[in-house]
Amino acid sequence: MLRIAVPNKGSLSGPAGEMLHEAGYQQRKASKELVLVDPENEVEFFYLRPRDIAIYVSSGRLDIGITGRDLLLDSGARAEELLPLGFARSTFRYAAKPGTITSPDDLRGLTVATSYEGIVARHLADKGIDASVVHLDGAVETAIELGVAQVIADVVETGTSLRNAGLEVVGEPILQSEAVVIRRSGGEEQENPKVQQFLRRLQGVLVARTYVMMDYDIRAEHLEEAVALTPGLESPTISPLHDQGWVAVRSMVRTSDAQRIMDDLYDLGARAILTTGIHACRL
Ligand SMILES: Nc1ncnc2c1ncn2[C@@H]1O[C@H](COP(=O)(O)OP(=O)(O)OP(=O)(O)O)[C@@H](O)[C@H]1O
Ligand SMILES: O=P(O)(O)OC[C@H]1O[C@H](OP(=O)(O)OP(=O)(O)O)[C@H](O)[C@@H]1O
Ligand SMILES: [Mg+2]
Repeated sequence: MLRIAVPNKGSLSGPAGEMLHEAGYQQRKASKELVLVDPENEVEFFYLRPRDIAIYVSSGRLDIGITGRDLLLDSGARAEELLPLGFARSTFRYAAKPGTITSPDDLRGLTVATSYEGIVARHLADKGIDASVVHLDGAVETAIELGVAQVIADVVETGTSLRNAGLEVVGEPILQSEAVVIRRSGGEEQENPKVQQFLRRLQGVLVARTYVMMDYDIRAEHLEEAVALTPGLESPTISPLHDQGWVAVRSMVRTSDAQRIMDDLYDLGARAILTTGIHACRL
């Protein structure tokens, strides 16, 4: 039975559960359930605090886990990324009151409040900056107003929390984060066929979320130009139509490009242009 760590709370928990459900795995019905066995898929899910997941996985007690890249790096645990999952995307940045500091170099001698002490301490050490770090559990943006620190380092997505606290970002992002599947560093998990199957299922969900299937009819003489617009992942399927001057084309296209491609195909003379969603996929 494959043993997988899943976030039990916070920003990662909902989207991780949805992705696993889309990949055909059973998910817990109540947020108090700590373990769920899915016998049909031979998987056991352990619902753990996102911050703890890299530690469990690095210990080898669990085969793989879903967590945030920032949490993985902050933990310092001997675990590494297997697959980025495209949700809970965020940056990790310094912020301060406008006009107080302009670059991380100005942090010398100041105090930085953060929930991600590991990342901040390493970043300061790498840059040779001598600053104090104070650990707070959350709502870090308030630390400056209350005089606990002059600078914060925190997760920034839309920037709304910073704006509401009257803060602005300082310097470039320290890192870009998103949800990731992790395994123990140097472990053999990637060779495990069950792990490979799990990753293929999640990759299938990512593809189904990113692509639509496009079908259209086009006059044979315009086929090459049409195929250039819809090259597909490998090569589009071309089927003959009863009217010999026309062919039918079927190809996967990125959802974000679909409307533009439909316009271009129409201009080229394509007709009966349809897109349909993909529910699941194995590439
Ligand atoms: N607003 C956000 N947008 C995108 N990702 C976020 C956001 N806030 C936190 N994350 C990501 O979620 C993970 C942190 O999850 P965690 O459960 O520890 O914190 P949280 O989502 O802020 O929940 P909590 O309410 O317990 O603080 C990190 O990977 C972080 O990058
Ligand atoms: O840039 P934004 O879109 O505003 O998102 C970033 C905010 O979201 C998270 O906070 P959360 O609401 O989880 O509260 P917390 O600080 O207590 O973790 C994170 O810690 C930031 O504060
Ligand atoms: Mg939070």
